[in-house]
Amino acid sequence: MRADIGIDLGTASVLVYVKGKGVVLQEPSVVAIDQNTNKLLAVGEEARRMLGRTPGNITAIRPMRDGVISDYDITERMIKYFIQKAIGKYILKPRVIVCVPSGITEVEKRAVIEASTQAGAIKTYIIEEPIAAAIGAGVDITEPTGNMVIDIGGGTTDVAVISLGGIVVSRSIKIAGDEWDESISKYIRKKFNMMIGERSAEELKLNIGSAYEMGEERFKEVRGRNLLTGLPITINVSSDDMLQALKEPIQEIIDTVHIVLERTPPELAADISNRGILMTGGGALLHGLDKLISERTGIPVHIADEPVSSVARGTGKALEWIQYLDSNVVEASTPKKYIR
Ligand SMILES: Nc1ncnc2c1ncn2[C@@H]1O[C@H](COP(=O)(O)OP(=O)(O)OP(=O)(O)O)[C@@H](O)[C@H]1O
Repeated sequence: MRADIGIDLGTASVLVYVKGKGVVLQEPSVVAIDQNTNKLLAVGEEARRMLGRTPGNITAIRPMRDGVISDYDITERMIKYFIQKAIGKYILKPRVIVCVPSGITEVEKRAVIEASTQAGAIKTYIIEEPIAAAIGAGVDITEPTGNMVIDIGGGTTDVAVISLGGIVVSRSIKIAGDEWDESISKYIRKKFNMMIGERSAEELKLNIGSAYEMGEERFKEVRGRNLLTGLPITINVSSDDMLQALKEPIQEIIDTVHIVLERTPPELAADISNRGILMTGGGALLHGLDKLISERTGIPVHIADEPVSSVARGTGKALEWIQYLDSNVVEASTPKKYIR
């Protein structure tokens, strides 16, 4: 039997949904390559552990940047590896739905379709992330009711208003989890004269990162290199430091939400204020972000259950009506009964 697969091809992680089984794989979007032989040494979690720790001949690469393919060849090999890991050896090539950020260009979309085809898909369909996120979170997107989704991933934040199965207004910015990590690194460099790695910055964000004051200040130790002496040191960083470090990129996300709200037709805006805003993606888990956005917009904000896998689950649900699609884009015209 032919397998149908949904792939959330993210900047930070790849999730694979197999029809009839659910999400079977969730791994970091990292690939380790031996530069001398061009051989693929590790993919996913194993490769992530190598980030920043590789000798000269090995490079650990994140082939997706800002929500789109930055290294085509490596992305193709990564998709191929994950498809095989998810469904094993296959006789009939799988049909694949891949989700992409709402703002990407036709050329970027083509690159995703091409990479998926080269990786073994017989046919590839594209679905926009906010649509997949909403479906995955259980929203009936086919109703003539406005729903706002904020999907904060590693590379992009997508803010979209959906009604009748389509995107009415949206904006996608390249500010999300990765940018937060960079802001944390910059802050630590400036305040403590210390350089920390990409992974340490993420660890700080996951442990004490915050968008809103915590009731009680929290602390975490981090190791890095003193920029003056060049020697390794350990410092104690606080949740208040995180608040300062993340202020700017979070403000940009809030500004984007405001812009989308301003452009939303009044009826749909009224629906959104009644129903609240839905937040998905790993970034939705940042402490206090829901509270801050709610305070700044006056609209309640709900975090989806299991926000990291909403997009993959939505892509999986979209597999139910794959046979009704004849183009490469999942469109609003898809029959209603196949969307729920
Ligand atoms: N508890 C948490 N607090 C803050 N950030 C988190 C938390 N858990 C995960 N993240 C961040 O969420 C981001 C990954 O989210 P997700 O897996 O939804 O992204 P993605 O789909 O790979 O990216 P994109 O959609 O941009 O291509 C990472 O930056 C990660 O550090």
